[in-house]
Amino acid sequence: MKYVSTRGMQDLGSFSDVLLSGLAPDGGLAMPESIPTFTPAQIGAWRGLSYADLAFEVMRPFISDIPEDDLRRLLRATYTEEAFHSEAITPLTPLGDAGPDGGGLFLLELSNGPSLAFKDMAMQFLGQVFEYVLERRDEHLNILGATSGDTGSAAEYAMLGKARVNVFMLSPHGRMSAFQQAQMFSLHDDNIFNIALEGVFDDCQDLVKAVNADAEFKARYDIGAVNSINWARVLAQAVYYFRAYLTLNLPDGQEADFSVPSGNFGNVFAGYLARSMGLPVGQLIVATNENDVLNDFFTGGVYHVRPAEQVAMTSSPSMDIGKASNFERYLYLITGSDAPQTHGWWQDVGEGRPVDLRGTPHWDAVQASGLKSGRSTHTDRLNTIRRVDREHGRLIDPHTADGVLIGERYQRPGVPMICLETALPAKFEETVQEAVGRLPERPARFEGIEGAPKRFEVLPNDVQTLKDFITAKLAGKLATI
Ligand SMILES: Cc1ncc(COP(=O)(O)O)c(C=O)c1O
Ligand SMILES: N[C@@H](CCOP(=O)(O)O)C(=O)O
Repeated sequence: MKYVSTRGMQDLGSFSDVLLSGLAPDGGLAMPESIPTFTPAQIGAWRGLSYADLAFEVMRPFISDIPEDDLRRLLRATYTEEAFHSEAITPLTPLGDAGPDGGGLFLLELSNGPSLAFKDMAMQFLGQVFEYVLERRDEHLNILGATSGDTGSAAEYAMLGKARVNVFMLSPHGRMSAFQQAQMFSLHDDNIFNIALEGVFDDCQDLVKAVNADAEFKARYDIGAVNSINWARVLAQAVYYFRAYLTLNLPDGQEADFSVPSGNFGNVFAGYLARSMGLPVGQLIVATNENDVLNDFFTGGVYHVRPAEQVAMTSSPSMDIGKASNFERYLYLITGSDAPQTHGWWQDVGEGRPVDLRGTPHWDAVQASGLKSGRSTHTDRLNTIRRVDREHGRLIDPHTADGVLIGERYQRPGVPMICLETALPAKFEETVQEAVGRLPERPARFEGIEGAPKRFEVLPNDVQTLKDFITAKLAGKLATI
């Protein structure tokens, strides 16, 4: 399988090339030149496979440059009961009765991995496959990432102690939960560099893109990416949509709906990818918080990014995003892979102009794509956490609550609605306590983590300062070898 850019550049190479490069040289995002599809009967034949073997079936058509035996071995080493604390890896739990019509509400547990958020599902695979590819090529990688709270810890846990990888992780200074900060900043390993940026998540992500746009710097310092701008992230995330669907054991071809708490649009794009591969997904619900640029688009047809100073600080902070990276991949597919059109739109976005699809055939394509949306507020979030706890005896985190609330709104008779659990409540205990008056449980390994010594550096929102920081840290590492 060859990869191309959403902005027109052809031949980005194979899977391993786009894995290491992250962002395409023209600033676009890597996409396979075509999307393989499976029939309902082919998908149905995967019932009963282990998570790792299902991941192999879903991902293999996109990865032609890693021998099949090696890929299967890497996936089996990734998706273990030991790492994800359950044999099912992603258990599917009913919320209430399934109902005689076969519908009902379900929680897809994606957050039982090392960092307690859904990011582990792909990031643990990235840890394995980076090491494999870098060893085969005898190369090193300096990952530059941006996090609003969860990508950072998942990436750092996955890359901890990897000899060929350093991680430089930008986070918005003072905007993550106390637990999220403690998870990242308590890591003192010498391949991890935590940077608290004076700005919001979008500023962090813009800096990542700006550093990647400097081809000379990127090549000299082997800059790579772990955000969902990296194709490998969204590909690995598509697997759990198949897994959830197959766990329901529906007749071949029968639809299921999914509700996805959304910010950077990586998770819901992974669902759209699964749908494009033939998974019978009816509706894909984009659930936002008060930072609702995506809801504005899906309800009104106009995508207008929100400037950093207008991004609100909310109680689902990992979704405090005003500019959704993977939205570019979605619009590219909506146009039938029209790269010049996508490029034009992203030039507009970069210059502060909206993408307005009203009255165009593209808007019809959006409406046929199954994506619908809704937004929720702090009060909605508290009420949903409280109600789900009372009615179903289940504590959920504020992001998952956004997904459950909006998912319920779109439930259809006879069609299961699968709500993605994107983090465990322990990561956001202040809000959970406000909702239910008690603290959520936390795994023993995180007891007292907030008290651990923290190591991070505060930097201004400036690309040259960041490049100087990376250069100095790498020079310092070399000097100590
Ligand atoms: C807990 C949680 N929920 C939801 C999201 C939003 O997911 P995405 O950015 O893939 O839309 C994030 C961040 O990505 C998150 O950390
Ligand atoms: N919510 C994310 C933001 C980055 O998302 P990604 O999926 O593009 O890595 C976070 O927690 O960091």
